[in-house]
Amino acid sequence: MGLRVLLLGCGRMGGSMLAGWLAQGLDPAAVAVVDPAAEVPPGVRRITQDEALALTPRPDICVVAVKPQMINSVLPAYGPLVAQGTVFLSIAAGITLAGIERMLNAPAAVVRAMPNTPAAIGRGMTVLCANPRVEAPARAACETLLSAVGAVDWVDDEALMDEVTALSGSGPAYVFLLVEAMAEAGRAAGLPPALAEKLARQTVAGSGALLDAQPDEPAALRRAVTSPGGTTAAALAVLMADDGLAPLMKRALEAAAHRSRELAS
Ligand SMILES: NC(=O)C1=CN([C@@H]2O[C@H](COP(=O)(O)OP(=O)(O)OC[C@H]3O[C@@H](n4cnc5c(N)ncnc54)[C@H](O)[C@@H]3O)[C@@H](O)[C@H]2O)C=CC1
Ligand SMILES: O=C(O)[C@@H]1CCC=N1
Repeated sequence: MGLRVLLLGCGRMGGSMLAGWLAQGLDPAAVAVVDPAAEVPPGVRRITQDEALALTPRPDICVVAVKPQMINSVLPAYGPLVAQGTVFLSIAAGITLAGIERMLNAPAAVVRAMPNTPAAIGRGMTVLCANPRVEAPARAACETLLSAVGAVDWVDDEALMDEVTALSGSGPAYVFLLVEAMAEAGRAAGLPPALAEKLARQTVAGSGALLDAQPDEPAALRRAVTSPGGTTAAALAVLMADDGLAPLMKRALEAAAHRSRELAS
């Protein structure tokens, strides 16, 4: 990775991405971090906003990983980097390409990306979307940065980023909630709490690994568990009822996408 990167915000997601870049061979000296609070890995410079604006050579990519609620107060100061050719790559939920250009007050090349927390172990899923000012080499560079922490895909239609955020961005939380709910149901049925937690955790982790290891459709893997007239079929009759998991998940994703659209304003 022969890129020079400026990272704004080195919290959960910024820190995960930074760890991934370094693991993929990015020279620590080629990264600079602006974050008033976070620790940075050895060899990586933590600098101030003023130092970031005076960096030489200038950063190729400025990765924006601050909270959406504060991006409006952070980004305007970095507008001068646009004229120097720095491309902006934002992972802020809900914040649009046009919104970022507005905050920078300059005709910036902007990529909007939505990763997720499995990026912390290189197993993330990121979807990217670029504005027309982003040229092929910058597009490839952004893809390289996010590929360092997992799988990537692109959408042309930015409107889909709200749905992407609802599915894969927030999705890990739904899976962890599933573990919590399974453990709670096991406890309520009389299993010792520690055993219920272990069974729920290992079942979800093992099923995820199985899904990853086999090319089969999830429905085929589900059917492989389900003996006709057996215990799983009895449970699935509840989960797949008209008021079961599918309509609930649809409502959850709609709520997340709605919130993503709200964050834009
Ligand atoms: N947590 C998640 O699952 C995901 C989060 N995102 C997006 O990533 C962004 C960051 O989220 P997290 O990493 O979860 O938050 P976080 O709170 O862990 O990290 C934000 C970081 O920004 C730093 N910061 C505060 N003021 C700053 C400033 N003026 N300049 C530079 N840095 C500053 C904070 O000290 C903190 O380390 C958000 O925009 C969020 O929408 C995207 C995908 C998934
Ligand atoms: O909850 C949020 O707003 C962020 C974006 C996707 C996951 N976490």
